[in-house]
Amino acid sequence: MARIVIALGGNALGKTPLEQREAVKNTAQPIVDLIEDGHEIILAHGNGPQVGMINLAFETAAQNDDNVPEMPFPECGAMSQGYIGYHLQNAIRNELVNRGINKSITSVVTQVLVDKNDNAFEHPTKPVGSFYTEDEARKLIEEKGYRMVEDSGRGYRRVVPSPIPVDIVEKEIIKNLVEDGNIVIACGGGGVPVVEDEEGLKGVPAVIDKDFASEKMAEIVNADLLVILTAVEKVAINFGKENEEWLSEMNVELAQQYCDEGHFAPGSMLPKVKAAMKFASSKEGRKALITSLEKAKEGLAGKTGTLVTA
Ligand SMILES: Nc1ncnc2c1ncn2[C@@H]1O[C@H](COP(=O)(O)OP(=O)(O)O)[C@@H](O)[C@H]1O
Ligand SMILES: NC(=O)OP(=O)(O)O
Repeated sequence: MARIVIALGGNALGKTPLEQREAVKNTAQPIVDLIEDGHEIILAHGNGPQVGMINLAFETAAQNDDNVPEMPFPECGAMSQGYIGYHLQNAIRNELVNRGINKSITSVVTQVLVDKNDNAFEHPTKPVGSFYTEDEARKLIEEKGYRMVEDSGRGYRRVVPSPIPVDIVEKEIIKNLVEDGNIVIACGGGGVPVVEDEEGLKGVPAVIDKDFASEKMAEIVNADLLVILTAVEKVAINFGKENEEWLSEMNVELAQQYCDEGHFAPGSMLPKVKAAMKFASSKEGRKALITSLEKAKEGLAGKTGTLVTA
């Protein structure tokens, strides 16, 4: 039995609320398999597509209807945590009940402290929202002043600042819920980024990388394993090239060499590898696994995925 923090990638969530409600039914299966095998699960999830969609929806509606307010980014992040958490806890609870497993699950709307001087605020890197063609991207830059980048050969996306998580504000509650045997969903979308000023904590317009926030949470709950679930079964070097090579294992030193050689795309695979390296280095015996949702069980059995060790 292991204590496992799982960081769920966007592909587990579909593209629209309706798609998401269906997608999480499939997502629940491998997660409940792990719970059935006796593992303690703490779940985090991405929100890039969803937070971008919510923000754009309000922005577009506000331009056309005076009754609709602009929705600030931290509020959009909190909304995305709420509705993704609701779908996940609903689907996982239904699956637990189906299998006769008596466990409770809840989502914690999580605030994550960031440094107000983090230079990420000057250099937006986090892709959010939908994918666009180059022409559509150019139009969005002109009309809305968005910053757009090409995202891993999949199209153009808006990018926003992505500061490093410093601390998790609700960490004691998360730890207590885990210690009491509950399944916890927390740090959704990397958490709502907050900074501290004279008045207290205040939300800032940014999106924290959920892989980094999950890593922080894995250290805080003293997890044995950080599992990062995404669209690919393994991490590759020379990704997408003729000499592509899928990796089964790498230690931190080799991973650093591959990072330096530029094998992992910033904003997609790079944060996953960096988070895995940080967790594997944080305490003796800790490891991280990067694989796909469908292969989670096989990955934990050591049969697939990319294992990152100290
Ligand atoms: N070196 C690499 N090895 C494997 N996948 C890579 C690599 N570099 C970039 N990728 C891309 O990164 C994607 C995962 O990042 P992303 O889609 O942002 O994650 P998430 O699942 O968290 O939404 C993969 O599906 C793949 O397209
Ligand atoms: N917040 C975040 O990391 O979202 P994605 O995983 O969807 O990029």
